[in-house]
Amino acid sequence: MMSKGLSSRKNFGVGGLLVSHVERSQPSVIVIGGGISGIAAARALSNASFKVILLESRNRLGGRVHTDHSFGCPVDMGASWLHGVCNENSLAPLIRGLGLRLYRTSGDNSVLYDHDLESYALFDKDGNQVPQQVVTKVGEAFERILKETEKVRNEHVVDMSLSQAISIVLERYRQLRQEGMAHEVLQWFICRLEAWFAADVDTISLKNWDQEHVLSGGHGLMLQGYYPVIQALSEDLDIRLNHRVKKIAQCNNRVIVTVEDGNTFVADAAIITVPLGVLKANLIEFEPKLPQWKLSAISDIGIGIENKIALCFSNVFWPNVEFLGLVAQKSYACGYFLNLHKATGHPILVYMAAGRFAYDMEKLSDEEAVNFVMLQLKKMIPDATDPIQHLVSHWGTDRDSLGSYSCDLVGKPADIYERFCAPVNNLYFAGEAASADHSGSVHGAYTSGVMAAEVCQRHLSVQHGISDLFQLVTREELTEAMVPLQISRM
Ligand SMILES: Cc1cc2nc3c(=O)[nH]c(=O)nc-3n(C[C@H](O)[C@H](O)[C@H](O)COP(=O)(O)OP(=O)(O)OC[C@H]3O[C@@H](n4cnc5c(N)ncnc54)[C@H](O)[C@@H]3O)c2cc1C
Repeated sequence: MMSKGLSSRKNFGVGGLLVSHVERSQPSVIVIGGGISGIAAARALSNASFKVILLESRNRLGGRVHTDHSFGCPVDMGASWLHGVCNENSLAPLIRGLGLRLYRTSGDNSVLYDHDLESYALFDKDGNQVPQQVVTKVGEAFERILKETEKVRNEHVVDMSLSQAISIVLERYRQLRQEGMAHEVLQWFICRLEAWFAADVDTISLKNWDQEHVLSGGHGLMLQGYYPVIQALSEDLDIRLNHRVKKIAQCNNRVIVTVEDGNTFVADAAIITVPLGVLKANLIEFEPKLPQWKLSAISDIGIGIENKIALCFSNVFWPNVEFLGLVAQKSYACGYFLNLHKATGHPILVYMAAGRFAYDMEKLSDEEAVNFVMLQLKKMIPDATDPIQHLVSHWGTDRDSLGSYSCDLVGKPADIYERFCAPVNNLYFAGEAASADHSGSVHGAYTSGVMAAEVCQRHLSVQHGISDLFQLVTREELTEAMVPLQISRM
């Protein structure tokens, strides 16, 4: 991706001081981070005629939206589902307008969130397929167990982990306990729940785990990948790739941002959209230091890990289901593959690992990880052939993400998201972790970017004495087309 909008660069200045002396009343903003939230913020402010520059550390845009094409077709190594295929989803107008197609993997109220039970073929370690009636029966028991944890929550003032609550329920209702293969299937259900949160069930907060406002319409895979959304939103913005921010200083109502090579950028305000993991690791120095209320929000929001290992084969040797799952004694040892062949026609399986397991997988080399995953696959399908190409993500150790998405840890304070996204003078915060209602999602990150831009615009307009507020015109409004979302299932 090339830097864009060269003509507006003179307004910001590189390698020293900077901003527009010519059009002093035109407010300037530096957006830090070129994921969906940063691009959404930059888009909104640019549409409102603010001077905007976006600094991105990587040599590509999109952040945790990363559509790889090395298999000759789009494969999302980060986000791949639109969670909530409905008009209420903030991304719906954009996706509709771009004509992007979706493949539904679950309807509303799936106990597995983004997958339906019947879309799975589950196997044990000896390659025996679990009968569908066992999957359904354990699925119903799992739903009941989760429902009963609500009672546990109401009985306890102090928060506890979801796994503690499940233990209490199984102690109370012995008939919900599962034995033998059914126990392994239950563990696999827990493994799927852990994937939703990218965290282990013993770290997930009982108080908060199901408090999210899940949008209606089920879950749709983005068949052309998520990147077209990033591409459309970033059109004509002034974007500087390979600009890793090291320091953010506030001085005389100005924000001075220093990047790795020593160059500085100055503007009236900055919108910070780097991942929570990057903020937790103190990879950016703030001057003055961020206040304690902000620092404690950064440290108290959890960050989980989910990784993908995508395998491209020369032929299809697996059953025509949406997911292949391996059951085991413990959720840690369970696993599952998304069958992209069913949705796209390409001979690709994507293995997904979450929580501690994903963390441990990142200690392996890519070859070791692929070998491990192939062992899993061969347990299910003994005559599986080796892949011809592979891709392995490392979201937990990648210094530009340091985690996959945020999660609710046990005992977190109630106002944590409010504090995380609250501005500090001319610094505004956005990103998936700043979304109270839809954290950990692309649409949540997008909305948080637009909202941070709105707050920033309001403050700067007052500071600059602009009485007639510029109208924020978002891309979704520009592309609003009254065509339905294109979703199918085979
Ligand atoms: C494996 C995986 C699967 C997922 N699946 C889904 C899904 O199916 N559906 C869904 O809705 N969501 C999913 N998510 C979550 C979703 O991808 C994120 O919530 C969303 O993309 C985050 O966007 P963001 O803008 O907040 O952060 P990011 O996309 O991480 O953007 C932050 C940007 O900041 C940059 N940056 C970091 N440090 C610096 C620095 N010092 N200076 C300048 N730039 C910096 C980064 O390179 C990055 O581009 C998934 C995530 C992962 C990892």
